[in-house]
Parts: sequence; structure tokens; C-alpha cells
Amino acid sequence: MNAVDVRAVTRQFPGVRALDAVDLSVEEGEIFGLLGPNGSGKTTLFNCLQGLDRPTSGTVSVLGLDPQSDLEALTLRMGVQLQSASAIPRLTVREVLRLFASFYPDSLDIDDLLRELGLESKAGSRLERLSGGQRQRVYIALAMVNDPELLFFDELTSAVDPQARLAIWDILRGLRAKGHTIMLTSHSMEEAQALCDRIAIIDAGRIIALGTPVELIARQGGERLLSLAADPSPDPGLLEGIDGVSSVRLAEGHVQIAGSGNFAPAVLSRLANLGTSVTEMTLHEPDLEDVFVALTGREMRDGEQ
Ligand SMILES: Nc1ncnc2c1ncn2[C@@H]1O[C@H](COP(=O)(O)OP(=O)(O)OP(=O)(O)O)[C@@H](O)[C@H]1O
Repeated sequence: MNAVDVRAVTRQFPGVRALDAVDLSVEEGEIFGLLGPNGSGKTTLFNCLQGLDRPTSGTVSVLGLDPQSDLEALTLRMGVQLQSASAIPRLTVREVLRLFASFYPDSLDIDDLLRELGLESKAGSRLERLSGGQRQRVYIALAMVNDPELLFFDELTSAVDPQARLAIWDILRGLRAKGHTIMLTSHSMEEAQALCDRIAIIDAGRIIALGTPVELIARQGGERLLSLAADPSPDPGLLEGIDGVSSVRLAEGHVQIAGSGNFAPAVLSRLANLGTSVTEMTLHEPDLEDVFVALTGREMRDGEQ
């Protein structure tokens, strides 16, 4: 059984179709990323999955349950990340965990949870005193307190520094290793690539791509791009026949060589044979951002509304 099944889900608000015939499934035990620019429908879909909103048409099944009619049973089995703890800033980490644990008939041991999330030394600190990364770890702990099968995280790492981000990714990987299913939203293609088993890219309420990051990049025909400055600048025609190279062009004083496979060493050796010295070189691997640009004609961040 899939953890989540969404079939032909449309959510129409006055003047805005936030979700438009969305189909997707999340398998048990995977980290599934829902990626899209601001206003693309991520929160609306999460709301429908968590029983906070109802699709205008289509069906949603979460852990085999209907989030509208079976919400009570579902609440015991899912964990939802708190958006902001503004209502409880004066409680300590331990107090807020105890409070949340009291909402459920069964909960994890608070000390184990604190240890697992590296929060033991912060147990007595008020939420308002924590750093952004520490607070996000508390939100993860709160979502975990009922030991849920399925966890939802919304923009978990958007406001934390790179080091805290890596620590949070490790926590999520640890949850996956223990069999939990995770569904997360993100604006970050980098995060999706590093963390998610599969992703759906959503744009204007429609799923425009669905698969593993590697599949999506391959499907888009993503190529490596070797960009170099060389002196003297070589005739592009002399690099065109190299194995794996699909195109060579001169742009802004750089030679840009696109292709697949490991063509860079052959290019460099051809340039050396031509007596050309390379003064600068970068290699861009195809990534999910390229997939988004190829599908929509714009950058993920440009799409913000
Ligand atoms: N209650 C509502 N009433 C009217 N329009 C809404 C409502 N909720 C969301 N929308 C609209 O639906 C669209 C999708 O919004 P949603 O919040 O799902 O996007 P999102 O992808 O989560 O964005 P963000 O990344 O900014 O959180 C937007 O155009 C939004 O303005």
C-alpha cells in the first residue's frame, strides 16, 4: 500500500485553481519532495492530505484513510511540522515536548527524543532563545512525538544556515532508515537532489515532472557543460568530433562544450595538442534546476509570485 495516493485532485478557490488534476503516490519508506515556486499549490496539497482542506474534486488517501472522514485515526499516525511556535515561545524545549506528547495516547520517551535530535543541552531552554536551526530541530521532534508512520515537513530548512541544514538532512535520513515515510516541500532543487528518493515538480497547480532526481535529469536530456577560457581561443570545429561532445560554441569569451559522459579529459588533451593553454575552467553537471528551466522556461526563483 502507498502511504499517500492523490487521484485527479483539483482545488478551486475563487479565481484561482490552486491544484489542477493532480495525481501522485508516495511509497512507504521514501522521502518524497514536492517542489515548486511560491504559489504553485504545495501548501494547498499538504492541507488536503492533512485534512485541513478538502479537494473540490478528486480523491485523497493517506495511510489508507480519508483525511476528512478518518481525521482522528489519521492524526495518531501522522506527524506535522509546526509552522511557528509563536504561541509557545516561553515554554522550554522539554515542556513543549511534554505538552505535545500529552495530546496522544502513546508517545516516544522525551529524553530519547531529545538525545536523538541533539537537543539534550537545550532541554531547559525556552523556545524563544534557540537559534533557527535548533528551533527547526524542536519542530521535527514535535512532529515525531507520536512516533508517526508519515511525517510532513514544509520548508524545513529554508531559514537555517548551511551547517544546520546538513544536520537536519541527516535527521531526515535517519527517520527514513527507521522506516518512516516523509513528504516535504521545498524551493530548493539542491535539497531535493541531496535528500529525496522521488520528487514531484509542481507549477501553477499542475505536476509537471515526477520521478527520481536522476530520472528527471536524464529524461530532460541533461548534459554536462564544460566552460573554459583558452589562449589562443580555439576553433570550435576542432573540438566537435570528440567522443561525447554534442556541441561547441563560443560565448562571452569562453568556449562552451556540451556533451555527455567523461569528455572533458579528451577536450583538454586536444587543446594541449593544439598548443592552447587553458586559463579558466568550470564543469556544470546537469541538475534539477536545469529540469525546471527546461520545463517552464524560467528559474524556480523567478517564478515567485
Ligand atoms: N484560502 C485560499 N483562498 C484563495 N486562494 C488561495 C487560498 N489558499 C491558497 N490560495 C491560492 O492558491 C495558490 C496556491 O497557494 P499555495 O499556498 O498552495 O502555494 P505554495 O506552493 O504553498 O506557495 P508557498 O511556496 O509560497 O508556500 C496561490 O495562488 C494562492 O494565492
